Amino acid sequence: MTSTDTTSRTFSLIAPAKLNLFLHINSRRDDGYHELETLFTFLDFGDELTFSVTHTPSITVFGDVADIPLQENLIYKAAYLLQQHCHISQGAHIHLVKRLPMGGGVGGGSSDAATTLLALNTLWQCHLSLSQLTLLGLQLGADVPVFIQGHTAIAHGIGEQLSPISLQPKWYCVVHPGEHVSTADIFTHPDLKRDTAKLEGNWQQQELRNDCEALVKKLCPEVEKTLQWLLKYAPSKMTGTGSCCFVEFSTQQEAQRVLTNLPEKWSGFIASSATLSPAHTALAALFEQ
Ligand SMILES: C[C@](O)(CO)[C@H](O)COP(=O)(O)OP(=O)(O)OC[C@H]1O[C@@H](n2ccc(N)nc2=O)[C@H](O)[C@@H]1O
Ligand SMILES: Nc1ncnc2c1ncn2[C@@H]1O[C@H](COP(=O)(O)OP(=O)(O)OP(=O)(O)O)[C@@H](O)[C@H]1O
Repeated sequence: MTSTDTTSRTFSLIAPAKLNLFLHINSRRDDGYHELETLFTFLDFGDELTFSVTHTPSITVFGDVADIPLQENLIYKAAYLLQQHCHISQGAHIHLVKRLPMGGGVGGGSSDAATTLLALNTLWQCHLSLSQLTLLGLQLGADVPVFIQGHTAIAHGIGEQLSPISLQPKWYCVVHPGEHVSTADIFTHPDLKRDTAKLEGNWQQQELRNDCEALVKKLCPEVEKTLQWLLKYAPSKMTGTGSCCFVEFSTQQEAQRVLTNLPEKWSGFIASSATLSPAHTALAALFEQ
């Protein structure tokens, strides 16, 4: 999955998906952002990014860039932010293979941005610490810090205060109901439940849910249908602000059975969870050679 050519300073990394195993919204802040508590885990499945350093300062992003204008692509934004911050005179060619559904709640854009910061910090020899990269990443989105820190974590604040934890690895079948959900639309909706009490004591002994789920089910009937269909196999949940839904298993076979039976109108994938982000694991392996 990962390749390198350190002599010409080119390498590929997987920008992994995340799942929110629960997502509680506690309050809305004056700046419009929400205080939340969520459990992030990484999946061993994601977009593939290939980075090459150039001797001129231009930054190009090519491949599966859909119709996102270059300067709005989170990959470009991340590269440009780092280049400016560290006064780098080199540039980069970045190739994207997009596997994660956009607006699917699996954090594809945020993961691409974080992976770009991690990769170019190395290739451009910026020598920023993970804490410094995290602060830069937060300027790009509330979900970017967890991908930079790279550890399964419970998040507080707007998603940037991270307490790392370890979980047993599981297998997931993740289903995309074919609908794109705008995160901003959900967070600004008057009907969003935003008054869940903060967790106290051991979170594993408490009732956990995704506070966005009821609203998204109401707005997107296909999400409701997907959650219902998945219930035949296991308790189903939605990730982030949707639209992807998932079920959890102990074995790959169980997850594969759901994917095999998936109605044609929906798409999906199976993946195992990883306590450490696969991007971090791969980056460490590349530079231990
Ligand atoms: C819902 C989650 O996916 C859970 O992982 C994330 O918190 C969303 O993170 P993200 O997509 O990186 O979010 P951003 O790009 O920073 O913000 C998108 C929009 O979501 C809203 N937003 C996001 C995070 C948060 N804690 N409160 C919010 O109200 C803001 O209105 C913002 O306009
Ligand atoms: N490289 C990128 N990959 C995906 N989306 C991008 C990218 N760059 C910019 N975007 C924009 O960001 C929006 C959100 O994308 P993303 O796939 O991260 O959503 P999401 O999975 O719902 O994220 P989250 O769970 O963090 O809210 C897209 O609709 C798209 O317009």
